[in-house]
Amino acid sequence: MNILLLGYGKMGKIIGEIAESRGHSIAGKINIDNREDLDKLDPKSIDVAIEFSQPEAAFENISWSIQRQIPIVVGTTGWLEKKAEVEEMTLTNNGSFFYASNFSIGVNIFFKVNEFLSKLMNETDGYQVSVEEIHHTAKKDAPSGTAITLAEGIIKNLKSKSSWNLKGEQESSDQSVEITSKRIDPAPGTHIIKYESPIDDIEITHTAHSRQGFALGAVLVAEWIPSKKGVLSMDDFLSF
Ligand SMILES: NC(=O)C1=CN([C@@H]2O[C@H](COP(=O)(O)OP(=O)(O)OC[C@H]3O[C@@H](n4cnc5c(N)ncnc54)[C@H](OP(=O)(O)O)[C@@H]3O)[C@@H](O)[C@H]2O)C=CC1
Ligand SMILES: O=C(O)C1=N[C@H](C(=O)O)C[C@H](O)C1
Repeated sequence: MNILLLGYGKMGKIIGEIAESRGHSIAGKINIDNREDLDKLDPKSIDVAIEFSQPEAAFENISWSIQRQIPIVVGTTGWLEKKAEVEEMTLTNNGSFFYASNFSIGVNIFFKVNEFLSKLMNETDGYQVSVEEIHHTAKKDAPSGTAITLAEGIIKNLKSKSSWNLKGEQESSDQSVEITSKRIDPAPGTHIIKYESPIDDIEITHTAHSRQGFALGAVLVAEWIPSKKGVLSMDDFLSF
C-alpha cells in the first residue's frame, strides 16, 4: 500500500518504520513546515492516510483526506469537539474515517476490563472511582484521549456516574468521574483506574513501555481500512 503520513513527529516516524518493514511505501511525510507538498501529490495514488499530528491540525488534515476519497486513520487526540462534523462529512462524501484514542491492543483489552469492572461496581456503593493518566511533558492535550475513553466506559456502565472532570481545571461532583493528569518524562502512557473505600482499594493499570504498540495498531488498521466505508472504530476492527 501507499501510505500518506499526516504528522511526522514521534508517532509518525515509528509508524513509517513499521509500515516500510511490512512492505508498504510512504507517499509523503507531512509536517507543519511542508504542508504545501500535499498539493504535489496525486490523491489517486494514495491508499490510506495515517494522521498523528496535533489537536489544532487534525480537523484540516482529516477534511483534506475525506474530500479526496482517501481513507483516513486518526490517532491525534484533543480535537473531539469537531468529531460530529467529521462524521457528517464522512457520510456525505461516502468516505472512510477511523478514530481511536489508543491503537494499542493491550489498551483495548484494558478498555473492556474497565467496562466489566465498572458494571460489577453497581453491586456496591462503597467505592469512589477515579482515573489517573501519566504522559511525557511534550503532550499538548489533557486529559489524554485514552483517559476520556476510560471515563466514558465507566459512565456507560456505572449508574452513579454521568460525567467526568479534569482535576484542577473543572469542578468535581458526586456524579463525576475525576481524571488526574500528570506530565512526567519519559512516560509513553500510563492509565490507572482506582476504586477506593475505607476498607480496601481495587486498582487496574495499563503501562505502555514504548510507542511501538500504538504505532503497530495504527498500521494494522491502515491495512484493514481500504475496503471499508463510513465511521469506523476499534469495535469494528477487533473481534473482542
Ligand atoms: N491514538 C493513539 O494510539 C495515540 C495517539 N497519540 C496522539 O498523536 C498525536 C501526535 O503525537 P506525537 O507524534 O507524539 O506528537 P509530536 O509532537 O511528536 O508530532 C506531531 C507532529 O505533527 C506535526 N504537525 C503539526 N501541525 C501539523 C499540520 N498542520 N499538518 C501535519 N503535521 C503537523 C508536527 O510538526 P512540527 O514538528 O513541524 O510542528 C509534529 O511533527 C498527539 O495528539 C497524541 O496525543 C500519540 C500516541 C498514541
Ligand atoms: O500523546 C501521547 O503520547 C499519547 N496520546 C494518546 C492519548 O491521549 O490517550 C495515547 C497514548 O496514551 C499516548
